[in-house]
Amino acid sequence: MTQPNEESKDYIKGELLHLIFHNEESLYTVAKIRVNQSSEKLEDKEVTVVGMMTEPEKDVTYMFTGQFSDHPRFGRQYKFDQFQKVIPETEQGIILYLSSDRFPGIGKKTAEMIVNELGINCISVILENPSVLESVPKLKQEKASHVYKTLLEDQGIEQVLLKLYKYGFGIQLAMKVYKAYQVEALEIISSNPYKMVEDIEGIGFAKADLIGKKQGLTGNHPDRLKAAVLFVLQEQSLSEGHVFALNETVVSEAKMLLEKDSGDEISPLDIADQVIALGEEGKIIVEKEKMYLPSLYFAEQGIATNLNRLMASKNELDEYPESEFLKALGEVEEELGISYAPSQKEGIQEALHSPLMILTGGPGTGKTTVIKGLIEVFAILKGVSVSPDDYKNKKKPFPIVMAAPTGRAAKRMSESTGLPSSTIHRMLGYKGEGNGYFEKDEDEQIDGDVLIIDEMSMVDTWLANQLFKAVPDNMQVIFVGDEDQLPSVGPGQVFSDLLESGAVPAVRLTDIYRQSEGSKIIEFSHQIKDGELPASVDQQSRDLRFFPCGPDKVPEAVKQICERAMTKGFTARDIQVLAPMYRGVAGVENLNDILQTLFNPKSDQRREVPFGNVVYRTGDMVLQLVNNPEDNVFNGDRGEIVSIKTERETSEKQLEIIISFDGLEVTYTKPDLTQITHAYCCSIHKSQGSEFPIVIMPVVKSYYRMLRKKLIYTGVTRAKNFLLLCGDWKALEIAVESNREEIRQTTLKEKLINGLEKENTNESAGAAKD
Ligand SMILES: Nc1ncnc2c1ncn2[C@@H]1O[C@H](COP(=O)(O)OP(=O)(O)OP(=O)(O)O)[C@@H](O)[C@H]1O
Repeated sequence: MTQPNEESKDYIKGELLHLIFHNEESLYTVAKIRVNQSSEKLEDKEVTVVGMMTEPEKDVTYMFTGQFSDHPRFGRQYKFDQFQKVIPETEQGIILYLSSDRFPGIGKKTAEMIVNELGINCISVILENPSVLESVPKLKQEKASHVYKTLLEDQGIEQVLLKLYKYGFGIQLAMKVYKAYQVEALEIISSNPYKMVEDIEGIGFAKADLIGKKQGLTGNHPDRLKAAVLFVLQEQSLSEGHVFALNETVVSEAKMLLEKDSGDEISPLDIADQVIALGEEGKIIVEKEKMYLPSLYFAEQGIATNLNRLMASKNELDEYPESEFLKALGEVEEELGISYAPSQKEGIQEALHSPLMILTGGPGTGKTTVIKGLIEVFAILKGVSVSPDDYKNKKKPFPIVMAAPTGRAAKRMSESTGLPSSTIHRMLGYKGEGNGYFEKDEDEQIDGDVLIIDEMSMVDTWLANQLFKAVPDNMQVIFVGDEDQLPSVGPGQVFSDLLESGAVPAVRLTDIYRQSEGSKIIEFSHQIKDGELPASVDQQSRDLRFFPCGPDKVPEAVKQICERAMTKGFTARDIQVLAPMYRGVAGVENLNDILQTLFNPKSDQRREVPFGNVVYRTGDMVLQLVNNPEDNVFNGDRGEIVSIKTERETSEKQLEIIISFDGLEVTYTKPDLTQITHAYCCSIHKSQGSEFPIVIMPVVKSYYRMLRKKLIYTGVTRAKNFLLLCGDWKALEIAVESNREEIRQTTLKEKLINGLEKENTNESAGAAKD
């Protein structure tokens, strides 16, 4: 890629007249410019330019390289792939630039005075020696230093961007680099471009190596080797979900990466030397044959330490005689009108006796029923109220704290128990986006007597560590989950490690209770889990159907199933289509397109906002993609666009999109739309923790990489009333029979078992002494 210059084939140069749209996150920009120079003769000098741009400013002259194209809706536009601010050369241009919004407080008169005093080369003169500004009459010191700083900044961004363009970086990544290093950017990039692999999300080894190569950092240069090692380890954790990687794997993958396209032969011993160096610098942790990112290593250790601390607090728990427990349970059974099965009884009793407890079981096995019973029995035995109203205006906190990893799972918990519940992030006082922080930790722990965490299988190693830290000694914790579901999206498999370690008492519920007449969904879920798929689906079943079709016919089949549901009065709110992949005809993106047209077609009555490749419309179902604790909206929450207000209709004079999340209305501006996507169809991973009245799930062989039992089981168990499958039965068989389950490398189980052994040794030593 070349930097824009007038010899480039296609360029236009002109002053920015009007900014039509600019998203600070994605940098997507639409602007009107008045062209004063261009590679081809233009009839109309006012041109709409579209592309990615940092901080576009009115009245500033830019040069764009790209091409004209005809947009079906917006007409002729210039699509640029590079832009460059043109530092003005004419007197008029310099005055316009210095009096633009970029230099607040500098009006046209002052700008004229600067040029009069310092001449036409004033910009380079100021950059060379800012004290020359002192000679400009009436220019206060504060404003003068602001002028210098802004000029420096513009130069900084310009230089970094130009250099990165040369290296083939897109504007978005180039801007990230600038944001991370500011004025030091060029120095860091030229001395050690590989540092970007560590510091900047989205810059992988290959990108950094491209720059490194131009800098002459080839072959087995230590910085290059270190970057490759770190990159492989990051990939192993963030993409594959491992907590550690074997040294051997990292070294051999790093070797492949380093040798790829370079013709170099890199010795594994040289890589191993850099592994040691990285360990000494604290950037990785190496323990025998395993290598960890420090944050994951310490998170596992934190979980194990806090788990031991909590298990050791059992002496402080109240003990209840069996007879008292049975009496209380009897009262609860009478009140709820059920009789608890032995394993369910054991669940309640264990939860009362142990500081930590795991309750696991598939759908309909009575997990919620056990939780309800536990809360009631707890209230009787402790002689406390579990009615939130009784705690209003009182200092004492509500004794039962309930939380789940997603907003929808938390809401379900609240609905089934009638008690308050929140997301784990909210309970822990999470603040900010991305690299935010938690208010609750070892110094400020959670208040309450009993903590119940639902959907524990979705909690990753980092969040589990934060959670365990924040639990006080005297609090009893019950982890509820389904061990057969997918592991967390983030690294680790905390729930199954806890279960398999035996460090926490666990009660497994296996008998199915929820099975009304003719219902097949739950039975089918258990058949999938047990690897015993029936030969076909009983087409007489009220709530489970299979519609055979080829992969290309999936969109049509899904559409027809939805149309049929619509004729029966169901709406998009009741239906969730689940697909395991994003791309392709049967992928999430294409299905969302088709379903939006079906459920919420274009209409004069519905306002629209175009955004990237999609259009958001009033009435659209949308899915939140990131945690937004300020507005109490979390990753995975489903909402509906209830209104779109134009710039003229809002006090802030910017477009507003109002989304209702089960009645909670949140306002989004246009840049915030990067936080959402259409929700008609979503991935199975994104659906974890939610249930829907109707689930439609295509399963075809083209999803091959994704044909895994846990994934299919997780999808199927999202259906509450109807499960409608389409595709190829054979693909379903492949998934259910496959033992290609993801194996995550973690050491939590080992750390927990070691902790247990240590405790047992201490106990027996103590007993021997006694
Ligand atoms: N011992 C029991 N006797 C009679 N009915 C029971 C018993 N245990 C549970 N049930 C009933 O079975 C149904 C499913 O129970 P519950 O909702 O507690 O299961 P769950 O494991 O939480 O299911 P899911 O994960 O699907 O929400 C409920 O209608 C519940 O009343």
